[in-house]
This record gives sequence, C-alpha cells and structure tokens, in this order.
Amino acid sequence: MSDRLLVLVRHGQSEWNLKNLFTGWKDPDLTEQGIAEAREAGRKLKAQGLSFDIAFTSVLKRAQHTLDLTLAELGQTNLPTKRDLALNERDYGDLSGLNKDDARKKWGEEQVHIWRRSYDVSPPGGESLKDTLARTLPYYVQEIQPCVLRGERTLVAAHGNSLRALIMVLEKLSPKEILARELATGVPIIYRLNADSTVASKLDLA
Ligand SMILES: O=C(O)[C@H](O)COP(=O)(O)O
Repeated sequence: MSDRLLVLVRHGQSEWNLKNLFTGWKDPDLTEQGIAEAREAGRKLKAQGLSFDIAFTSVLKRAQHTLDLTLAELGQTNLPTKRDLALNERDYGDLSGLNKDDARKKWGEEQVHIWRRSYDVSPPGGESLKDTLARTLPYYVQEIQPCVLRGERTLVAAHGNSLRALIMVLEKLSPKEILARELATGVPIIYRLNADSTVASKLDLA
C-alpha cells in the first residue's frame, strides 16, 4: 500500500512576526529564531524517518527559506519544488505593515481578532480566510492532492492563513471551529490520507 503522506509546515518566525507587523503579501525574510525553527522542523521530520518526493511552497521568501532549511536537514536539497502564489499568506490589504497592537488600539481588540481569525470577514482591502481558501483549495485539489494520492511523499511549506484554509478542509472544521485554530511557526503537521482523499491520521510535531 502506498504511503499517502502530506506534511504541512508554517514558515519559521519572520522579521515582521518579530516586530509584530501585519505581513500578508509583504516579503520579509526569517529571523535567526525563524532559521532555527526551520532547521528544527527538518530534524523533527528526520526523527520520524520521513523523506519526500516533492515539495510545494509560496512565492514569498519566508516560506521558501523555511523549505530550503528543512530540506537541508533532511539531506534533500535538490527535491523537485513547485512555487505558486496560490499558497501565499492571506493578503492583509491596508493592514499590511501596521503594528498589530496599534491596530487593536485603533479598531478595538474584537474587530482585529475578527479580521485575523474569522472565516468570512475581510480586513480592509485584503482577503478573508474564505477568499484565501478560494485560491488555495483549487491549487491543492489540482496540484498537491494528486501527488499525495499517487503516493508521492509531499511537503508543503506555507503560511499561517493559507495553511489554516487547507486545514479547514482537511479536518472538516466549521467556520466557528477555525476561529480558534492557531498555527505555530515551524511546527510540521503530518497527515496520512485515505485513497478517497480524506484524512486517515494526523500527527502534530509541536
Ligand atoms: O501575515 C501575517 O501578519 C502573519 O504571518 C499571520 O498573521 P495572523 O497571525 O494575523 O494570522
């Protein structure tokens, strides 16, 4: 039986995560801590005895750099990799570059939480999680899932909200359940899928 392996990992801490700025489609690189987290992700996957046949990432530096560092730990620096903006972070629109605490002071704790975690409320000029899902899901279904179902061991290095969108579908979470779902930086989640593409098992390497 083939191993229908799908591993998702959020990028390590970025310069703007550290500065507490809304990032979205802006393109800061990893911090020293982020680099360490990405290497640690690779070590954890190695400790699970895993290796990969294909990888997917976004067109943003922090996810690509995370992928490179993770693959280096696995000794797989030449792995075939596809980069696509479908896997980019949610576009934070007018909030991009603003400090998250300043935004809370300006618009209130609750409004900012709704913009950050709700399913269908868009931040001003940006994408809701629903909008993000509308681009990540077709890409997942057309490009990623067929690899997994063919038995190609698949690694996806992406972003908090592009991955939350995919996790919502994989784990069949409701718009209410996804509100509470947080993704730590650099923590791989290992899924194994059934032949019908539903999730057979999940292991969070936190
Ligand atoms: O784009 C960002 O600011 C972060 O990477 C994710 O933001 P969030 O924690 O507000 O979802």
